[in-house]
Amino acid sequence: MPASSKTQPRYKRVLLKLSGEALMGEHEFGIDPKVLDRMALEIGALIGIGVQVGLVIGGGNLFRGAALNAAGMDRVTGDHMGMLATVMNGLAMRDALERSNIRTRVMSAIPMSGIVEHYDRRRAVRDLKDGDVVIFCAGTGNPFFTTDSAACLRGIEIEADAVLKATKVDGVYSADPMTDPSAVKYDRLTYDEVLDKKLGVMDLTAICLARDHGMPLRVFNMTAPGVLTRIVTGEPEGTLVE
Ligand SMILES: Nc1ncnc2c1ncn2[C@@H]1O[C@H](COP(=O)(O)OP(=O)(O)O)[C@@H](O)[C@H]1O
Ligand SMILES: O=c1ccn([C@@H]2O[C@H](COP(=O)(O)OP(=O)(O)O)[C@@H](O)[C@H]2O)c(=O)[nH]1
Repeated sequence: MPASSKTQPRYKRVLLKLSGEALMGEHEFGIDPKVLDRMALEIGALIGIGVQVGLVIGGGNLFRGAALNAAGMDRVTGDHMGMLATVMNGLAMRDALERSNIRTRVMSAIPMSGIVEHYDRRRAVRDLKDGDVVIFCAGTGNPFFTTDSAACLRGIEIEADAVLKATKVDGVYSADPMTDPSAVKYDRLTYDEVLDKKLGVMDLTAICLARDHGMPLRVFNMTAPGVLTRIVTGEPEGTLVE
């Protein structure tokens, strides 16, 4: 997508976190190719204005360790399945990006020779500098973590300017807006406010990691067209936690 010559990004490098559920679109499970294509268009617009994009994708549209565990499966096995689900989502996202002529690399925290590259921070930074999208899969590579924690971890490692968390709601609210219609949206919060008020939009490990390393987080809804470009050019969107 051609970028306006007036479009001046305030972020040079971002780590975008897409939840697995965001890939489902209207479906109840799996991946909606139309959603992938729309996201590829949004990400392509960022690349077009010179923003470097790292991507962490969740797996909740396929498997979550905690849910499998609740159904009787061993938790670590369930988490391994969840991490493998993020690799499948990463492959699907790469396919959509490459069909949009956006060069893309997929790196996995768990070695998977012949399918994706193994995660290598220095290589990832080189690829980002070359203008490739780098998709970080398999979360942190460890059970009992989430892909939100993986997003903060990778964001800190690659020295992103911000972690952008795309989700179903349009920011952080005083309570879960999916269940409490009286919840009020915040424009800005500190990490400690999120922790003290127990605002459940991201897990505590992820928030603590971001706080300890001063990584700004922006929580926003990905369904509005042009939202990523608005965020990187500094327009108010969603909730900023810093
Ligand atoms: N205080 C809150 N503000 C915003 N969203 C919240 C809050 N508490 C809980 N949530 C929930 O957190 C979800 C965002 O997390 P996300 O990781 O995208 O979903 P999931 O955990 O289902 O994969 C939202 O869809 C929302 O329902
Ligand atoms: O570092 C990680 C990241 C993810 N997971 C597993 O992968 C699943 C999918 O990730 P997540 O729930 O974070 O996906 P999202 O909610 O973003 O779709 C999780 O439920 C965990 O079972 C894990 O074990 N370690």
